[in-house]
Amino acid sequence: MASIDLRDASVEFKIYNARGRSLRNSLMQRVGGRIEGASGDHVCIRALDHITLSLRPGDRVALLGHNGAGKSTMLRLLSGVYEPSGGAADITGSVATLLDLSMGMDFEMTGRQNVILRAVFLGMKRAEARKLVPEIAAFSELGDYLDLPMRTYSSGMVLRLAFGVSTAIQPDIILMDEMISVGDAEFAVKARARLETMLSAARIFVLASHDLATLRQYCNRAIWLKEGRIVADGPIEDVLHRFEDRAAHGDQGALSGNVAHA
Ligand SMILES: Nc1ncnc2c1ncn2[C@@H]1O[C@H](COP(=O)(O)OP(=O)(O)OP(=O)(O)O)[C@@H](O)[C@H]1O
Repeated sequence: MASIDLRDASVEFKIYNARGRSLRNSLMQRVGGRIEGASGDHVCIRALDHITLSLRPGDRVALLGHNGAGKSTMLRLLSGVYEPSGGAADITGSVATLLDLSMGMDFEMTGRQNVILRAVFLGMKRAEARKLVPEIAAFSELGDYLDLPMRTYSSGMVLRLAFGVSTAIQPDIILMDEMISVGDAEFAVKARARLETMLSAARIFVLASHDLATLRQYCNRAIWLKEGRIVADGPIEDVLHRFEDRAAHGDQGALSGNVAHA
């Protein structure tokens, strides 16, 4: 079973070093979340504001909205990385967040050791984790490099390995910030095929992106966020039509910044 339920969930950030008048004033005028106001020593940004939604198996959800609308914060809330500051978030099922692929890798350790470390971190027993190595080694095409410390890898080699590990274990729920593309042209084709296999086997998939064509290609439902609130939630074409229509009629909040006043 895989499901996510948010009930009246909010996420707030308190910024304590915004004491300077000019910094506070400039924060008030930027695109982004809802500035809830400023008390003596801090400014409070409500990045998500009383969100209620349910995600169920079969949902392929596009998250859209202008810069600072709350998409990344939503992904972190859906993954359980953030606890709601108000309301509730119930997440059932294994979750993979394909956000920063090489996060947690130790560059003093070999590629092989890092594969095992990551798999164990994701909940596998060490013996099971070891069994993953040959497949990931073949996919990443790193050859003997797999037994050298990762600090000796090029950035492309790091990404090949990190991507290979991140896509080796099938989760119930996948959360992604923009569609991942790794490696040179030839490897990118292979990586895309592996990613698409993983996405289609996931029960729930959420993709935040500004690329509407990509959202149309992979999603069947869309949630449009603006200043941390849901403007629309429904079938992808319905929501994207409204979004494009608002942008065409000059609603700067649809495609670009939206000034939030305290
Ligand atoms: N760690 C943080 N500390 C303080 N404020 C934050 C933090 N993370 C996000 N915010 C604020 O929360 C709001 C939502 O940010 P978020 O990164 O979720 O937006 P986004 O829709 O992903 O934007 P983008 O399209 O630019 O990536 C913004 O006002 C941002 O400044």
